Parts: sequence; structure tokens; C-alpha cells
Amino acid sequence: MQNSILKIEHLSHRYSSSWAIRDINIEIGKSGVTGLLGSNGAGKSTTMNIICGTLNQTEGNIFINGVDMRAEPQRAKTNIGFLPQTPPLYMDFTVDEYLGYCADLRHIPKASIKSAVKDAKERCGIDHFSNRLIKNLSGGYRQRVGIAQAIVHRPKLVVFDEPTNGLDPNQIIEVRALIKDIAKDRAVIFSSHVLSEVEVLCQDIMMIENGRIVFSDTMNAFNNYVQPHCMIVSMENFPSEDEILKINGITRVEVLTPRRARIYFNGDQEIAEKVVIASVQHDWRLREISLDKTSINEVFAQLSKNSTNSTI
Ligand SMILES: Nc1ncnc2c1ncn2[C@@H]1O[C@H](COP(=O)(O)OP(=O)(O)OP(=O)(O)O)[C@@H](O)[C@H]1O
Repeated sequence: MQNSILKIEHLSHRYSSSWAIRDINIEIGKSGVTGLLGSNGAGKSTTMNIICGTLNQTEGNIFINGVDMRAEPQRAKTNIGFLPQTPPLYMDFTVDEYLGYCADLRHIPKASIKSAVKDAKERCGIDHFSNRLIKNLSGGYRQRVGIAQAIVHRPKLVVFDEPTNGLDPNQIIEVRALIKDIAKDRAVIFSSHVLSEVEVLCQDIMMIENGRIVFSDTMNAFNNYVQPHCMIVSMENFPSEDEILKINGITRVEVLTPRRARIYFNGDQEIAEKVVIASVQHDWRLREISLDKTSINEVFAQLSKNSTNSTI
């Protein structure tokens, strides 16, 4: 790939005797959000810690903007910002003290620290909390401070390890919006074990299971790959299963309540239209019809299962 910000070649890591990740190869471009999706223990944090230079790999190479992390770690790290799963915050520092300290650690020249901190605070919407002790901020604002430290040195690649974990629903929406904004002018890698979160945020998706990449492509390709094959239907006058099975393309009906069912179909994307037409013709009084996203989760489970069957 021309213009790649991150290139990973044959990356493997072993903790004492067992392999956590095995032969991972990844290349990502200079902008946009790439989602790293995997269940608990799949190997996301291990991969991210190695990318960010906080863990030394057992085998393989990492290049950040063409710079080899092993050969020139300091130079490679100038282009990386990292928000680990547990944000490295000092609770007794104010926001300004903490971000100033982080900017200094990142070798920002003394004369530029103030403006770098100001930019990061503005970007993350925390400039009104400059003098607040971090321990007195809410979870969502602490996470913003964590994000601000990850971008204070204006890196070309920012890595977020499960950044919405432990936040309430409103905070999750705000942090997602912030990540989207940050990705406008740099590359972002974002890990999660929640498929719906990766779907709304990322253009590209990599799935890791059992230490191996089991899927790596665009979000569009993933959605095409996992075409839904069932939908939820509610009707006032719910017909018999046999009546529904008469609609061409429907293969199975799973009754959920007397007026609601999950309907499986054979991939025919016009099936919803056919159900609507049949409902009008037979006066079934359709109240709800929606593609069932659980079928996507089933594919995720299937990909995970395939990788569990392979030996690491
Ligand atoms: N310090 C460690 N020592 C030994 N084994 C470890 C260590 N850290 C992680 N592991 C193991 O390596 C594997 C991958 O863990 P990792 O934390 O990378 O997964 P993850 O996808 O980030 O999971 P989670 O979503 O739970 O954080 C797991 O089997 C885990 O138990």
C-alpha cells in the first residue's frame, strides 16, 4: 500500500509459554478509522501494546510511517498516540498540569507546550476544566483527558484500546463523535468487542480471534459478506406458518409471540417487499418489519468458531 502509516509483518507474541497472537499482517492508510474487533482475550490489547511500543514482540516487525519500531523506537513513537484500556491518568494533577507533563514526555519544545495543550483541550472539549483535578471529573471527561494526551503531540496515528468501555450511553455517543472528529486528519485504530460500535465508526474492519486475524477488509465488504438472512415481522392478524412459507424465498418461520416472528430467507434482498405485498393482499395488518442484525452477530460467532478450531 502506498502511503501506509502502519505496516505489521508476521507479528507474534508469546507470554511465558502460550502464544497470545500469531502471524498477524496488517497495513493501514494515513486517514480514517480502522476497527479492531474481537472477543475478550482475542489478542487486541497485545497487538495494540506492541504497535505502540509498550510491549516488545516475540517475532515480527512493526513500521510506523516507514520507521522500524524495534530499530528506532523513539523516532517511530513520535507518530503514535495511545489511549490504553486503562487511561494513564494522574488523579491528583489538574488537567493542565497533566497534559503539560504529557507534552513534555513527548519532547514538545518547552515554548510550544502551552499551545499544544490548548489545541488538544479544545479538540477534546475540556478547555473549561483546565484547572480541575482529574479525580474530580466524570468518567466521560476523564476519557476525554485520556484522548487529549494521545493527540497532544499531533501524531499521525492514534490507537484507542476499547475507549468506550465503562462509559454510560451518553458518554459513549460523545466519545465516539470525538474519535470520528480526530480521525478527520489522521489514522485511528480503535478496538472493541462490540460489533455495532465498530459498524458506526469504522471504514475498515479487522477481526481478531484466538490470536489470528480472521477478517480484514472494508466495512462495506464485511456487510456484504454478512448479508442478513432473517428479519423480524409483527402483524395484527398473524397468519399460519404455512401461509408465510408460501412466499417465494422464505425458508423458515420462528414464532416469537402470537403476533411476532423471525422469518428466515434465502438471500433474496427483495423479500421485505414480497412480505409487504402479501400482507396487504391477505389483510395480515403488518406492524413491523426489520432486518434482523443478530444474523450479523451469528456470522461473527461463526468466524470466531472457525478460528477456535484452528491451532494457534
Ligand atoms: N501479561 C500477560 N501474561 C500472560 N498472559 C497474558 C498477559 N496479557 C494477556 N495475556 C493473555 O493473552 C491473550 C490475549 O490477551 P489480550 O489482553 O491481548 O486480549 P484482548 O482481545 O485485548 O482481550 P480484552 O478485550 O479482554 O482486553 C489472552 O489469552 C490473555 O489471557
